[in-house]
Amino acid sequence: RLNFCVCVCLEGILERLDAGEVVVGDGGYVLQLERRGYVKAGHWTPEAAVEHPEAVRQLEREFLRAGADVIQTFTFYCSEDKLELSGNVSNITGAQINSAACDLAREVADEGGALVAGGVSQTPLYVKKGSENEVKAIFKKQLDDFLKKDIDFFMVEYFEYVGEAVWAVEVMKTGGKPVGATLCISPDGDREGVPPGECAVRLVKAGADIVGINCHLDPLTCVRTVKLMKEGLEKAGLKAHLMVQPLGFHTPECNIGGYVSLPEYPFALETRIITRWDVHKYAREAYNAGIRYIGGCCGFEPYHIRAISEELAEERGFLPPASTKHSLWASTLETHTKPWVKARAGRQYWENLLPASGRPKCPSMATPTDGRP
Ligand SMILES: N[C@@H](CCSCCCCC(=O)O)C(=O)O
Ligand SMILES: [Zn+2]
Repeated sequence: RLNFCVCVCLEGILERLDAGEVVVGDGGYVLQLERRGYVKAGHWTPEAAVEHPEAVRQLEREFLRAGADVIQTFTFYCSEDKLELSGNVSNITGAQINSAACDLAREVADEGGALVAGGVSQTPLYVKKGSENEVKAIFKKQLDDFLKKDIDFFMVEYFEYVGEAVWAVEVMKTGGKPVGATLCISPDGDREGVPPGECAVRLVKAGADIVGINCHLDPLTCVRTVKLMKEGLEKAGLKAHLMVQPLGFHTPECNIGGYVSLPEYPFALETRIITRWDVHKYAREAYNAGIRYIGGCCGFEPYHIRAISEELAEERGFLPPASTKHSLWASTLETHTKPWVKARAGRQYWENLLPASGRPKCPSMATPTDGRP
């Protein structure tokens, strides 16, 4: 019999992972907050941390309630060059966003014994051929803002070029805290064709304590890429913890360009949203692959994070608070008034269901355009 509780652990991220604990990550922020009316699509900048802290706090609380052990700061795409390019905010600085986002994540994490990860992400300058010093200066600016706050570890996320991610890791490592690094690449490698195993080796040599994949592709494809990273580390005799925070969308036809390459991106992805039952399969697959930091990215909503917590409840030894309003494998339907709904109570039914999309005349797959010939 499992109890409902928030895991009030006192250890840091590496102590938890070293102990073999499962760390449940949070889900996607910018896409979800865009749907809620707080983020402008296209440049996806996080000024809402200053303009609408209540909206960011609410979503962070929902992820915590769903079992997240880590709350990432709402600082994605908060580099000065990205903020300038976006044109969304002229009167709010990156420093103000970083500061507000760190306070929000700390406030919510402390409500449930979770950790705070200060996050940096790819910059427009890198693809414009900025020099190593120029690009590193951007990450340093964010690091300096984070060091003024109570952050548990750093996250380097959403990098398509391992070269830029290595620069980010090298800078964040000077902050004296653990660093996690996730690339948004495919099993074929990064944007320049560097294979996942080699990417992992370079990230660990740069100082990353945790390596993996986030965003761009569906959960099972991301797990496959992390397995290739793991093989590369083993071949090189290197050790690191593994993490994965995939898309909450099905993207069977995509490769390195990920969901951004789909004709449906970003405003017609709804038919591709994964179900909570897809998440059960993903979480188990990730766990069996030896990955212990398991979360989500764009498209992953709190109920998806709850599904990770429920699939791994035995391993964690508890259920999240949000499971007080859920029943494992739809057993709650047993009390439904309609017999035909009642008949859908149970694992067998949902685990084997092949859900229809409800869109006659619509294709099941599209033709991606990801900048490659
Ligand atoms: N931790 C972040 C990751 C966002 S990944 C967003 C990808 C944007 C793609 C684009 O630039 O079009 C979040 O949850 O918002
Ligand atoms: Zn994402």
